[in-house]
Amino acid sequence: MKTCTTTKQLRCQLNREKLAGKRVAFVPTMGNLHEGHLQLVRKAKQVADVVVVSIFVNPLQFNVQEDLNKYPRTLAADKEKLFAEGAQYLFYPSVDEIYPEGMAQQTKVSVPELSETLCGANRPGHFTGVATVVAKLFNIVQPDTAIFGKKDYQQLSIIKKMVLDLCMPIEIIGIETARAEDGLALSSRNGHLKPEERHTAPLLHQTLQTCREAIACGYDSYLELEQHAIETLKNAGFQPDYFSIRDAYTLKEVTDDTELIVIAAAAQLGMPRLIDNVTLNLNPNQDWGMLATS
Ligand SMILES: Nc1ncnc2c1ncn2[C@@H]1O[C@H](COP(=O)(O)OP(=O)(O)OP(=O)(O)O)[C@@H](O)[C@H]1O
Ligand SMILES: CC(C)(CO)[C@@H](O)C(=O)[O-]
Ligand code: BAL
Repeated sequence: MKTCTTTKQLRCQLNREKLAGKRVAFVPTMGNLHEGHLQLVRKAKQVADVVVVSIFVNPLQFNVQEDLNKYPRTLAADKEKLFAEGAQYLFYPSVDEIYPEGMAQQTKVSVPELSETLCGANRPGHFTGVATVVAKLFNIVQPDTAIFGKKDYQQLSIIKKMVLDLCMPIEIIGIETARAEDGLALSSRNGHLKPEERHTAPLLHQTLQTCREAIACGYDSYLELEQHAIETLKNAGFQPDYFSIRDAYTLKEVTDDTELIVIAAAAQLGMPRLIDNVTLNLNPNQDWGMLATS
């Protein structure tokens, strides 16, 4: 596996691969790799000849300085995992390489409607930071396909919309959330949970599942379900940010036209803020391959 730290180095390598007719898959990450990331790498290997993984902790998407400072950085272990999975290139740029003019660079990419709700409501500027860096990384790597996790459901929806709206010739693939045996969605920030918090953490997923089952059984008072879930989480020691039942495509409230629901939640537990979601197809005969969860 080759590690490139500059755009010039990476482009030089990838130009050769592309001239040889190779298909390139890209997996953007912030490092501290776990099984969830490795599933994305495995998918990338299945769909392309060359796999490029980036590790870049993007300051533009952090709205809390402490969160950025404490973000886990484990480069040596990450490299070993990527090598073992057979990734061919690691792109590991500095902040100056990506933002030569600093965070005040003029051009930003934003997808306002999808960004202002759910996680975006409490993390102002976060998704503009994500969309801007992903657009930059896409321009640097110029992949045929890019792989993202459904754990970050809103992020995946925003990237899909950005690619569509800006006519980027990149296929976006979403991968199911990798979980611990007790259901907790794997996440780099889970490492900040204290042992007793780690014990409580799976309740987030359990609460989402309970809500999903209630809707599947025909319970349609969504507000009551949301309020009950929030109370359950609060009683267990979470500080819920939101627990919302939404149309999976628009991320707006469910309407009579909604055919796929996403139930998404974010809650602080001790230091880390955990996110998770589940989906429910209201029309099981429909093929949802092209929608936000594909
Ligand atoms: N449990 C998971 N299952 C599948 N994909 C995941 C999982 N966790 C993260 N990913 C995906 O990996 C990519 C990189 O995510 P990132 O490096 O931010 O990891 P993370 O574990 O989500 O960290 P954090 O949430 O603490 O920022 C994203 O596309 C994300 O959705
Ligand atoms: C997509 C991403 C790598 C952009 O920094 C980040 O938001 C992440 O790791 O999910
Ligand atoms: N995994 C999403 C990136 C973030 O929370 O900043």
